[in-house]
Amino acid sequence: MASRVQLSVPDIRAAKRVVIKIGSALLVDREKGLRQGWLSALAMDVAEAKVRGADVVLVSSGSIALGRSVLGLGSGVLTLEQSQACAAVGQIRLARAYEEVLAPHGITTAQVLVTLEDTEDRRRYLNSRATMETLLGLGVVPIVNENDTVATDEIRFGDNDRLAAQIAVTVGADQLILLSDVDGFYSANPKEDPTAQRFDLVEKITPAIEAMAGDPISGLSKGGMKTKLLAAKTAVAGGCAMAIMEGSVLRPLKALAEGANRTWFVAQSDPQAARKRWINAMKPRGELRLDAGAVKAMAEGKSLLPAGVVSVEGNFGRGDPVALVSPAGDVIGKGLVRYTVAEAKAIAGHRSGEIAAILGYEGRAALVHRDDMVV
Ligand SMILES: Nc1ncnc2c1ncn2[C@@H]1O[C@H](COP(=O)(O)OP(=O)(O)O)[C@@H](O)[C@H]1O
Ligand SMILES: N[C@@H](CCC(=O)OP(=O)(O)O)C(=O)O
Repeated sequence: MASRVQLSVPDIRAAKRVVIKIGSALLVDREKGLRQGWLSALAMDVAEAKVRGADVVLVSSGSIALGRSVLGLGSGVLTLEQSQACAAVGQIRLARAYEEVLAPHGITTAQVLVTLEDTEDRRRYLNSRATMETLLGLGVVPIVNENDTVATDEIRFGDNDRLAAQIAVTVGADQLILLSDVDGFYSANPKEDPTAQRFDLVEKITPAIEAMAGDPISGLSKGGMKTKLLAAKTAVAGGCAMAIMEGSVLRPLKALAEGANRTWFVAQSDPQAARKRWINAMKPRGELRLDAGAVKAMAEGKSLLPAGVVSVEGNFGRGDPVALVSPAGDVIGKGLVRYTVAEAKAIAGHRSGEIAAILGYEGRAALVHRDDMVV
């Protein structure tokens, strides 16, 4: 059995694309504000991962905590409007702090503020996915947070654990690391129950495991273990392994590589397979009839260009699922289409270079990108 466990434990040094979530309590000290020394050390970890060839995304909390400390609002409960004002004040400082610690390593940062709708609406989801992919392709480290200043209560994540898991799945990350104030997932809240035991590895999130997760104690935090488990469920189902570890040590990723305490949640598949399953489960809202050349290109794993489409049917918008149909009428695959039905009808049969002239604006070359397709 030892060899099986060996196989399932992820290694941070082997991550291809890693999302790191930094909690408010780690980054911001109530009295002194931003923990500058800790952040500079984290930048060394990020730089090391980049040198190894990994893509890195940072999901950072702390805008409200930082804004609150800058504005001197004390430790009392904030109204929604006050939290949003704190976020506006804190976020600009947060983004600047990351830029300042990463620039000396030659790393360019980007600020990405998302709302729940950006991940729930398929079109916006595909858009943010494309932007993130472009940033990562350019070697940039995106610094992501919820857009707290505009998100209203009903339409917000409210905690960055689930946001980070959603981002990890969106970008097809293979590892998600939650840096927290606790060194892993325990059989009960270790701050309340001294007999609680830490798990090294969770292979499956069962109802019994879920029942062990409690709320946070620290006043700066939002989610506690409950949202971390919800995050783990999203991540592992999306093919991404997730770790929870104590992040206050300087250079936490180095510590993780060297065997620090942590809990790993094992991924249920790989990110690409999980994405294909997600697409496959969708009900098509239209169909694209392909010519023989396009059918061959699909079989070779290429993107579907408008030139290979003979006819278009249905009622779909950008990002909707459509069936890909062979000349003989067989459904050979499914994919998320990048144009509306009207646009697809207009450009079907035409070369990609003609798209701008037909539609009056520069569109994407592919009608369905190979990453958004199951054949
Ligand atoms: N089963 C559990 N295992 C570990 N921690 C737990 C558990 N249940 C509740 N907790 C609480 O969750 C806290 C971590 O969540 P939180 O404070 O929201 O961290 P962060 O600010 O890093 O998001 C722990 O400090 C602990 O008080
Ligand atoms: N978006 C909020 C983060 C909320 C949150 O999840 O906080 P935490 O539990 O500390 O990760 C902020 O930047 O203040």
